[in-house]
Amino acid sequence: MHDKILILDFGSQVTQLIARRVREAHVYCEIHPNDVSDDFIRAFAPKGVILSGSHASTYEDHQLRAPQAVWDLGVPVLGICYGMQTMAVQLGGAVQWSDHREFGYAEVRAHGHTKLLEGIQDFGTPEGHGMLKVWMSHGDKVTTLPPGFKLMASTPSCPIAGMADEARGYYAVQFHPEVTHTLQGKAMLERFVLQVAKAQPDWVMRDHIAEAVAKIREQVGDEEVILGLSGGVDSSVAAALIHRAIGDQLTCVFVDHGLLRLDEGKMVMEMFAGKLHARVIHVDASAQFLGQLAGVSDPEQKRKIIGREFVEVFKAEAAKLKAGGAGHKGATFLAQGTIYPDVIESGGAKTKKAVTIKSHHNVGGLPEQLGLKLLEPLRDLFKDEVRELGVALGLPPEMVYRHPFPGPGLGVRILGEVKKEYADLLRRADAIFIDELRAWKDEATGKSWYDLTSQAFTVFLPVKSVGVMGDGRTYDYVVALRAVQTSDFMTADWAELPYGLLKKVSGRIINEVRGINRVTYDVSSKPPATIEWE
Ligand SMILES: Nc1ncnc2c1ncn2[C@@H]1O[C@H](COP(=O)(O)OP(=O)(O)OP(=O)(O)O)[C@@H](O)[C@H]1O
Ligand SMILES: O=c1[nH]c(=O)c2[nH+]cn([C@@H]3O[C@H](COP(=O)(O)O)[C@@H](O)[C@H]3O)c2[nH]1
Ligand SMILES: NC(=O)CC[C@H](N)C(=O)O
Ligand SMILES: [Mg+2]
Repeated sequence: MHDKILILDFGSQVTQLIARRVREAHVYCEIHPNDVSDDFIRAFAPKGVILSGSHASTYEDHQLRAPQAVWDLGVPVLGICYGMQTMAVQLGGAVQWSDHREFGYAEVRAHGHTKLLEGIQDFGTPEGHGMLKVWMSHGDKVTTLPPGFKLMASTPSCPIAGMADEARGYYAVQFHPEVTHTLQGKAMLERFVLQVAKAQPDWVMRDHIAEAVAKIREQVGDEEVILGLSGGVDSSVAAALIHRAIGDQLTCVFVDHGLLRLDEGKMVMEMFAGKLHARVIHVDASAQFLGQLAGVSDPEQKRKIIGREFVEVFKAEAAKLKAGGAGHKGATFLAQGTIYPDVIESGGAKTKKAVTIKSHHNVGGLPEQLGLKLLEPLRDLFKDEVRELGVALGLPPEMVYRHPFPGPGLGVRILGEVKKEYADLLRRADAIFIDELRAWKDEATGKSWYDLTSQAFTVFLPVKSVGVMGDGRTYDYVVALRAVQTSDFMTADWAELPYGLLKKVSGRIINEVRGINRVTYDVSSKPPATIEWE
């Protein structure tokens, strides 16, 4: 049993990042909706509780509160933004609307001495005050401290930007320590879980393998499992882990939906034959997927169709396994490389408080009568933890450090209706972009631009523009290059690729891919854009 931190989600878009920072401190934590029952909280038995931010206001939404059990447990509590505001209101302080909203960078002065902020600062003022560089996103503010609390931090426009009742282990900040823009945020969260809540930092990947293997064996018994293998990081690591647990009871199914990248199918099959020793079946379902997608241009509808067809393929393969004999009883489990962010973003953990931006194909979209039990051993892990696990399982670095590729594939990178003709053009353009990213080395670091970016790809725009080639007129399609840098895929900056690299890529695409005569570079950050275009 690990020491656990409970994160109560009030609907902030960045709640996930709180969990990441806590995990980085090697403490196990889970996110649950703010309205879980008192019994649930008592049974969870956290060493500490963190209350997230929210789009709501305490004086408008009187239901959005931390359950009473949080205050009755006698464990430390950290309130963040709305979490601070509800802590104030619930414990006898006050919150008011303010016409001075703070959004973005702010400098906060740390007051007095508290376990949370003591000795951490980004710079000192001439008067000797410790100052912190933080990220703020609020309109409301705490105007009266609850009894027992002292002032911990302030800004000129937000006099109570932090408060603490150290006797009870209650701390709260108006800014967001979970985002990297708050420079000392990680240190603050680490202090809260290790020093204030005194949780054991025993969440270590190496130990996790043995735990996970035992759990899979217990769950599966002597039944058979099929796993959706994409060749991406998550499903590859899931396959390696499950194979270690149950060996030949696992069959991997790699689905070619006609929306894969150039030579992806061949590459994945070779990589797995050589490295994984698990059985992999290659299913060509491209006609089925492209047929179902014909005439559909709405992004959410496209995603739903792709999710549905994936399930159809998995069900058919599970049944075939049974008919195939050779000692097979037929699979009763479907394994997927679902990771924690997929679960949270699709509301699969019933933390559905935030609005849906896009439906991920592998969560939420699964039908009620799947007819197969789900096996998702990475469901509690973040991407970087999955990579760490992959390395610990002995997977090759080129597999573990691949850029992620979304399950719906080129389906969300061809805007509007998907056509085979578009997919073929996009595949070739994208392969050139990725080739050049791998080849182009950054002088300062010696790393390739593939390794310096978190995700890069090409997007097909179904519009035509005029060009001139070889003295002739062209009227052809446009593609956009997209390359981003991010650590968590929740926020992302567009990568400042060298002009020389962009020039080479655009020259090659226009010259080598007949049908495309214009290349653009996407310079939008997330937010307000997203990484994929659909
Ligand atoms: N072409 C495919 N064939 C079979 N299963 C797939 C395919 N694409 C996606 N899946 C399933 O959907 C899950 C989610 O896809 P997702 O892209 O999030 O993960 P991944 O491909 O394993 O890793 P990465 O995020 O690095 O691309 C996968 O783990 C896998 O189980
Ligand atoms: O497996 C997946 N199934 C999906 O349906 C899906 N949609 C987006 N993504 C990936 O998620 C990350 C964030 O993407 P967005 O900024 O576009 O939401 C990026 O890494 C995207 O590639 C998906 N992955
Ligand atoms: N990010 C937040 O938690 C904001 C809380 C509240 N909605 C405010 O505007 O102050
Ligand atoms: Mg993928």
